[in-house]
Order: sequence, then C-alpha cells, then structure tokens
Amino acid sequence: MDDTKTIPFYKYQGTGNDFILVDNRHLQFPKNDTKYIRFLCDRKFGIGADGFILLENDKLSDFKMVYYNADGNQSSMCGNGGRCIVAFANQLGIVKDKACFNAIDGLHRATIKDKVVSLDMMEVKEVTQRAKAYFLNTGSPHHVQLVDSLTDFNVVKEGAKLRYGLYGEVGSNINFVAPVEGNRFSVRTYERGVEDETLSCGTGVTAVALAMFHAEMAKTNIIEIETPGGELTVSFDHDLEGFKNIVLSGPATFVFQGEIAV
Ligand SMILES: N[C@@H](CCC[C@H](N)C(=O)O)C(=O)O
Repeated sequence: MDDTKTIPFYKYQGTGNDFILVDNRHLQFPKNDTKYIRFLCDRKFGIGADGFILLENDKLSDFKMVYYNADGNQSSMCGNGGRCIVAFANQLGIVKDKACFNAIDGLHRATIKDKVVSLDMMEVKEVTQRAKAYFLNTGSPHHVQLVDSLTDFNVVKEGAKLRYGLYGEVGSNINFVAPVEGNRFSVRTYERGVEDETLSCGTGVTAVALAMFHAEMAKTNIIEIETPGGELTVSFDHDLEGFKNIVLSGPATFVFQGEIAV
C-alpha cells in the first residue's frame, strides 16, 4: 500500500508573478527542505513558479506569510506574493474583504475589491542615488535603473551583471524603467533568487514608483506601472521623513490547485 501523505497546493499569479501557496496552519509542510521547494518551483520537473508561500497561524494578525524564492531559500518581502496570499486567505475563508497579516518586514494591511488586492507596504525612509540609478528597500532590496527603451533590452544579461557585480553575494533585485507618459512608467525586473526576469515584481514596481517621485520624474503620488505581466498602481504620501501610506494595487488570481507529497 502507498502511504505517501499529500496536502493541497494552490497556484496563484499577480500580474504574471506566479506562486505556489500552501495552507500550513497545521505545520505539515517540511519548511526547511530547500531542495523540495526548489523542485516544486521548477518549471520543467515540478509545478513551476517564481516563488513558494506558506500561510501559517499568527498571534498578532489574521495569518503569517512565509516566503521562499524559486531557488528554495526563504527571502525578504514579496509584494505580489503578499497580494496573492490575501486572495488565498479569502478563498480559504480566513478573511473577507479586509486582512492584516504578518510578514518578514512586519504587519501588512490589505483590502480586496472586485478581484483587485491593495496591499499596504512598509515605510521607506531613504532612496540612495548612484548616477542614473537609485537603490531603496521596499521590503526587498531594489536597484532602479533608467533606460531609454525596454524593447529588445536584455534584462537577464544586464540584470545579472548588476545583481552580482554591484551588490555581491547578498545581491539585489534589478529593475529597468522607461517613462511612458506623465505618471506612467514601463518596468522590467530581474529577480534575485529566481535569477531570471519575472513578468512583474511588486516590491520592484513600488521601488520604481518611489524612485521616480524622488527623481521628480513623476509629479503626483499615484503612479501607474506597466509590466510584461500587467498593470499595477502605487500610491503613497511623502514628507521630510520619507514615504508612508504606500499602497500597491492590482489583480491577484487563482489559477489551479492540486496535491503535493509531504
Ligand atoms: N516577486 C517579489 C519579490 C520577491 C523577493 C525577491 N526575489 C528577493 O529575494 O528580494 C515581489 O513581488 O515583490
């Protein structure tokens, strides 16, 4: 008799940034098994995803989010993953149209309206400038580099060069941004831990919006971002202390579900 134990997984995507989500409130998933998480995220041998997310119980909020990159390692905050886990918690009946959850960078509040999940991001105090580029931490580290055009731009080659060359082993996510018009920008991102271009990165587009405002290239506090996977909106307040009330909004969509061995 086959006594392999299985638990359900759920696949979600937020503007094409895709994740495997598991309800781990009963702590059944082997959360330190880096090789297994990497295998599940593998697009050829596993389910395929940019990241893996566990939903767990939390004393302070509705639930806890534990985020892993596709390489199987736990990492810093994921904005699109944060929006997807809110839609997942709604599907599980844990939250209705409002949520508060704990993540590696602290508590996040979120709302769901017409399938759009709006997520409060952590405050950002500092934007560092380096020539035509900016560096800031929006829950994850982000390099924001202006380019003339993103068409035919080699994001993987240029992204890997900066990720390893400028930021060493710890690295950074690398965003390339081109102005579209007014407060609208086009963004493509090389993600650390995926070591590839992803179709969108939530903490990345948040970093781009704040950097463009800091650079006075955006004049209002509501910024629209086009990514290869869809559109996101970032709004915020800004004063002498930095950026606060930062909200990242966009769709978060259930794709399919199945069973994995544990
Ligand atoms: N896709 C994410 C960012 C995930 C974390 C990142 N790869 C890192 O390790 O810094 C997002 O939507 O924010």
